[in-house]
Amino acid sequence: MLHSNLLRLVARGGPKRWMSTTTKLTSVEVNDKTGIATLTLNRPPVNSQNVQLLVDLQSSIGEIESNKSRGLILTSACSNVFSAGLDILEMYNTDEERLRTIWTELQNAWIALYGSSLPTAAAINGHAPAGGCLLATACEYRVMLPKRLIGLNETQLGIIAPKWLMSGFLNVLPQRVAERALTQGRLFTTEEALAEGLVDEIANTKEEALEKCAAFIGSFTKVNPLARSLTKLQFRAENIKEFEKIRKKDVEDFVALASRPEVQKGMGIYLENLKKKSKK
Ligand SMILES: CCCCC/C=C\C/C=C\C=C\CC(=O)SCCNC(=O)CCNC(=O)[C@H](O)C(C)(C)COP(=O)(O)OP(=O)(O)OC[C@H]1O[C@@H](n2cnc3c(N)ncnc32)[C@H](O)[C@@H]1OP(=O)(O)O
Repeated sequence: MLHSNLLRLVARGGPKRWMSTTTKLTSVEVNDKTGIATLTLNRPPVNSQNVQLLVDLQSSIGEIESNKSRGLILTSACSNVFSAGLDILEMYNTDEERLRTIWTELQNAWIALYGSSLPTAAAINGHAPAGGCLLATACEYRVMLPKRLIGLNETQLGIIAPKWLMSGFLNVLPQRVAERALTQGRLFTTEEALAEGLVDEIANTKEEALEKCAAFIGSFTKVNPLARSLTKLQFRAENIKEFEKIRKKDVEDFVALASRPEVQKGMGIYLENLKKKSKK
């Protein structure tokens, strides 16, 4: 009781310490009382994942791990979007080297989060399509605001999500639900995601979502951290091993796919439609 009251107080603006951080598109704030770090994605308007955001994310995860925080909560500074996934603008009309860097940094960011030994939770305070869902499902626990969308919509874009990118999704959904959702490129509403197990709880505000994530991380207070992390990593080891085997080839496959003229043309049309929609 005392512990959960403390978490609530702290989530509402109790004593906090800003850590020194050299990154710009992510920030890290460690709560002095709980020792839990909140890692915020801060690339308005939609936290689309460009190379800089992905590199900053890795650096923030490293910072949190080396500062021996008790857990990590991933969230967004944007009001209605957790993350819109990869920055399509950055993949459009570019060269192969840039595409190689984008995909390598996406892989690096995913493995840093998925393979983290810390307890991790996502406070999903907005839409989380594609790469946004990837980051959320790399965490161990998800709390989402109502009436937002989450899922891997790659097939809707005419592209195939590689196995590693599906790993987190497959960890939390029954195979049958995951297969159908992935083949349809389905985006779940928050309420549907809760019903299927893609998210664990719904919260009405970002503060409440942070509080619920902190309570999840707090549930490990009496568990030996080494035993906890080794147990977590045993569950994830097979996916990590498979990923390590194919990661180089996966980059080259992505570069080949994303540089195809018809895929580039598709990206151009997709971007135009996104812009038209945002102007309405
Ligand atoms: C065929 C296209 C893709 C081919 C890629 C090829 C190979 C890649 C292989 C695999 C990659 C997989 C991982 C990915 O993450 S791909 C990215 C997929 N993401 C999406 O489909 C999400 C698109 N965005 C949205 O649906 C909405 O923006 C969202 C629901 C997230 C938020 O809606 P909201 O109404 O709040 O905001 P908007 O007005 O739509 O957007 C504001 C602003 O931001 C621009 N924008 C949105 N998403 C992206 C993005 N992913 N990349 C770049 N820019 C984005 C949008 O165009 C608006 O810009 P502006 O008009 O204000 O200039």
